[in-house]
Amino acid sequence: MNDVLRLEGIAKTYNPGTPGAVEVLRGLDLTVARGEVVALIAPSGAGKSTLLHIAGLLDTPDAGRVVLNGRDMTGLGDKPRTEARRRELGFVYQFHHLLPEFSALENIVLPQLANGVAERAAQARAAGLLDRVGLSARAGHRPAALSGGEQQRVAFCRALANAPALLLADEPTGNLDPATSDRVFDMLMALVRETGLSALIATHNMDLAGRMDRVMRMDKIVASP
Ligand SMILES: Nc1ncnc2c1ncn2[C@@H]1O[C@H](COP(=O)(O)OP(=O)(O)OP(=O)(O)O)[C@@H](O)[C@H]1O
Repeated sequence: MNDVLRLEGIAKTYNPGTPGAVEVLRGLDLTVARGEVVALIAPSGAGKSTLLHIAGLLDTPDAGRVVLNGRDMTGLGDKPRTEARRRELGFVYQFHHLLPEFSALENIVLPQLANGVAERAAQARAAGLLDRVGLSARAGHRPAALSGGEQQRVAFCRALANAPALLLADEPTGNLDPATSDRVFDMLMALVRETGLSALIATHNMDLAGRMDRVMRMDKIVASP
């Protein structure tokens, strides 16, 4: 079992059977091998977010299988899916989504406490991750007191807090200016490589995509006549 994620024959239509039906995914196959970083490149509206939601167990496909770490997640109930999401997946979005009333450190501690990690251990891991991205001096700052690049670095640490098997990222540096995006992306890649994490990273930036192991291109479905 060398694939962390396997999507097989995924189909998704929004509002099926209505005049507003939108067929987004049809027969989509995708794998991410252990330790592999895959770039997902798609034109706007091709269904990249839909795909990441399905891979992230936040949405279910109409057809096909989602296999995470060798376990078929298709058809499982909310509870095991939520559990798998918390333990096996890390998420990073274009916007940091950090909790504004908590410090950088606390934002990385809280998801660990939710997974039953003891507070001291959670704090030590959070501090180690912040150190790794050069933010030890900012550990006590709230998100509003951090720059955009710093916020995103904290968001990476949070995504890695519970040592997931797979990182799912949607334009993780899309909100940053090109120079900052470049630097912050390098940090993310270094973290991913160091931890042997697998990742599926959607981006419009071909330069960033070129630094990943493989590029997966998605095209817009052309509706059948
Ligand atoms: N809940 C929904 N109901 C109906 N249509 C939807 C829904 N969510 C997305 N869509 C449609 O599905 C298509 C794919 O959406 P999705 O957000 O997955 O695209 P995307 O590739 O992530 O786009 P972008 O790069 O612009 O964010 C779009 O045409 C969108 O309008």
